[in-house]
Amino acid sequence: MRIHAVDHPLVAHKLSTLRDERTDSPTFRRLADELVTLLAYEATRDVRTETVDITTPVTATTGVRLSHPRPLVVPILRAGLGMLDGMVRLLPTAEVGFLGMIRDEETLQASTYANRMPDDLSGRQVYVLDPMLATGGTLIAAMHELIRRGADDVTAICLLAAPEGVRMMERELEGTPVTVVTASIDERLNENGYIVPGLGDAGDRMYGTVG
Ligand SMILES: O=P(O)(O)OC[C@H]1O[C@H](OP(=O)(O)OP(=O)(O)O)[C@H](O)[C@@H]1O
Ligand SMILES: O=c1cc[nH]c(=O)[nH]1
Ligand SMILES: [Mg+2]
Repeated sequence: MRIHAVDHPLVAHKLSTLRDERTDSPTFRRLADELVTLLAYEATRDVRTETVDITTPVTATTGVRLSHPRPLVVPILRAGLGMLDGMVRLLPTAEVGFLGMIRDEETLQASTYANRMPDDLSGRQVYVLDPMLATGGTLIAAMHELIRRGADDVTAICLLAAPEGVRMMERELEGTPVTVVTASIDERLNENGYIVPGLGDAGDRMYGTVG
């Protein structure tokens, strides 16, 4: 398992506005969308391509296109859904699967309430979208499920990560083909399992509801 924190002034600028408690839901959704595009640029650095012949108005040459099997993008509902549009804009040929997961706010244990993904993921590159890596419980469970189905290259794109969750992932996913790309590794988790300084509850801020 590898972790990569993207160090870029545009990412830091957008993230600061996203964190601000005064940022309303429409602006939060727009910023999350813009941030995923910037993070995806880094996260797709190793996306598999194949060579194609093309002809420009000037000459014949070779180019590349995304190769088969197509990459799979998996947003983790709810909050990950706010990152889907930005991701498929960059990877328009990707297939999309869905995982619905919820963290019990008392025990901080993650459970899965929806699962709609191809059974066989052998040879597939998978991009998992979830804005928050807090204790890591949600992403670890998602990664185990994807690897069990045969995925051989999984990259999670998170807006924020807590050092506790990163350490837990490194321990639980040692030796697996998993990469995490994030805009920031924050200071810590608080006693309620929230990332500090963080941005609060990503799902609630995105959709304006409590849950
Ligand atoms: O690393 P963890 O400690 O597991 O926490 C992270 C998870 O918590 C949030 O989801 P939440 O359970 O609030 O669901 P929601 O997206 O529907 O709001 C967040 O979107 C992550 O999926
Ligand atoms: O800070 C946190 C932790 C988990 N989930 C969130 O939405 N925010
Ligand atoms: Mg939530």
